[in-house]
Amino acid sequence: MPKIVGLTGGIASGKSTVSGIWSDHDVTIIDADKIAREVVQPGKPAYWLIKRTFGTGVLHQDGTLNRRELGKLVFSNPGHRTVLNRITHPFIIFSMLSRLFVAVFIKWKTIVVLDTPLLFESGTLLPFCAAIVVVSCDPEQQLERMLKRDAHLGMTEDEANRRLASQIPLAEKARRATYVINNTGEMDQLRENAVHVLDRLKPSKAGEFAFRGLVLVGIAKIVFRLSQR
Ligand SMILES: CC(C)(COP(=O)(O)OP(=O)(O)OC[C@H]1O[C@@H](n2cnc3c(N)ncnc32)[C@H](O)[C@@H]1O)[C@@H](O)C(=O)NCCC(=O)NCCS
Ligand SMILES: Nc1ncnc2c1ncn2[C@@H]1O[C@H](COP(=O)(O)OP(=O)(O)OP(=O)(O)O)[C@@H](O)[C@H]1O
Repeated sequence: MPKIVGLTGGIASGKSTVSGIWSDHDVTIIDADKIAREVVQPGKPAYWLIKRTFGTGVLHQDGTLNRRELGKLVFSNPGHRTVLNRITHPFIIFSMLSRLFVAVFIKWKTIVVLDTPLLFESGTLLPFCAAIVVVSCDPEQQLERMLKRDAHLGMTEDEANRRLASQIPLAEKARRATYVINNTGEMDQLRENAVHVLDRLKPSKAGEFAFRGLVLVGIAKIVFRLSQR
């Protein structure tokens, strides 16, 4: 049957890099961070709830969300973070599940990946995942890579450390994973490790045909019953 895979890790541990590598191998990626940006566009319900809750101080002059200001607020105050999660997560999850349905039942994709940084923290999508893959590296590497990547945003070491502290430690996530992709080395090594794990995730051809056969038989039964009315 098509395989639904949860891809997670810690902040800046390399999830997006791995999903980029996998999407070159015809894998469908449903990216929670990308969807999280879509659901807070001006005019969307989550946008209005954020504006009403946190005020215009978290908006730019043109009305769009000031992610830096909101980030500073929620990563220095767990209460505010919980409130933001309660506002945004239902919309993010609804959008991810709709896309998952289309990928599995309409596009007939063999592997669908839920790229979700907070897979363990939130827990909602865990029951959908046949396998969980954690991209792992050392906390020092997370910090260093985050500071380098977000230097243009003026991210300070203090802010970066607060973001790290807001998540379940990577080592704990790795313990709960079905597969761990080690990202403590160079990019080439990460590419090799990511492809190796992808090979192990591929469902068998027999299982895939059996699943599709069962779905087709189910549809045929429904059509037959409807035609008897
Ligand atoms: C606070 C916000 C505005 C900061 O935006 P910013 O552009 O600086 O960061 P971005 O969204 O690119 O997230 C970067 C990483 O931060 C981490 N992160 C984001 N939100 C959270 C959170 N609520 N709790 C813990 N870590 C988080 C994730 O590892 C994510 O990959 C934004 O992250 C947000 O709206 N978060 C709430 C929605 C959410 O939980 N998103 C994560 C995907 S479900
Ligand atoms: N093995 C590596 N060596 C050097 N840099 C790396 C390596 N892997 C990833 N990076 C870099 O580290 C940064 C973080 O990687 P990436 O964006 O893939 O992480 P992420 O887990 O998706 O982060 P986030 O949770 O913040 O979205 C990126 O700039 C990426 O290019």
